[in-house]
Amino acid sequence: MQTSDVLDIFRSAGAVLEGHFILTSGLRSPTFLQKARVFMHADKTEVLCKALADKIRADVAGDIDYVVGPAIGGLIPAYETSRHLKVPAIWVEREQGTFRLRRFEIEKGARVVIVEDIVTTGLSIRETIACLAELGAEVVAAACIIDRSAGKTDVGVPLIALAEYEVPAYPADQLPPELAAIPAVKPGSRNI
Ligand SMILES: O=P(O)(O)OC[C@H]1O[C@H](OP(=O)(O)OP(=O)(O)O)[C@H](O)[C@@H]1O
Ligand SMILES: O=C(O)c1cc(=O)[nH]c(=O)[nH]1
Ligand SMILES: [Mg+2]
Repeated sequence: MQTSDVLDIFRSAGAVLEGHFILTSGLRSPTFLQKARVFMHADKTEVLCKALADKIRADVAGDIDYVVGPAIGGLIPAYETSRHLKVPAIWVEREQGTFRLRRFEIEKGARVVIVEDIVTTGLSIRETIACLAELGAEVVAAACIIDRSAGKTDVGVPLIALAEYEVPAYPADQLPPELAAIPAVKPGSRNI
């Protein structure tokens, strides 16, 4: 599956939004990929996650014990990707702002692939790795549907992206005038 196929699916779901968005990293962007508008369609989600599972299988040597999704955005793609990989899917969720594995136990040495929806700075994946490392799990790779950094972010483990799509993002104090003129909205769930 090519980047253009992935973007076609996002566009067909009305998931490529234009405006002024506050990202989870605090960066600002004129474009937001509202993945929830894709994941509301099981057929579109299945196509994307089957392709991502194929890529993970091709890239990861050895067994995978769990897929881990960072809530909320990672829940649905992690679950659907795990279905194709035939391994259990569990998730981390924020407790007072920090990702925790609140509902599950994981064995020390368990081999994990993190499955995310979108990567911008890789912050959320690094936070997920920190949580899993503290529990003694081994994160063998991370994967995502779309990498907005187009391969530039380093999460500390191999990052397997179904699509790479570079989108501008700016520090809040360095906004271009056309972006500064639009009221900002924050669609994600961090800090709520
Ligand atoms: O690479 P990063 O800079 O961390 O950005 C990507 C993250 O941002 C979004 O999550 P967000 O915290 O906005 O909440 P959500 O999962 O509820 O959408 C998205 O789901 C990724 O987890
Ligand atoms: O960086 C983010 O927070 C982010 C960007 C994006 O396009 N979509 C998303 O859900 N989160
Ligand atoms: Mg998220």
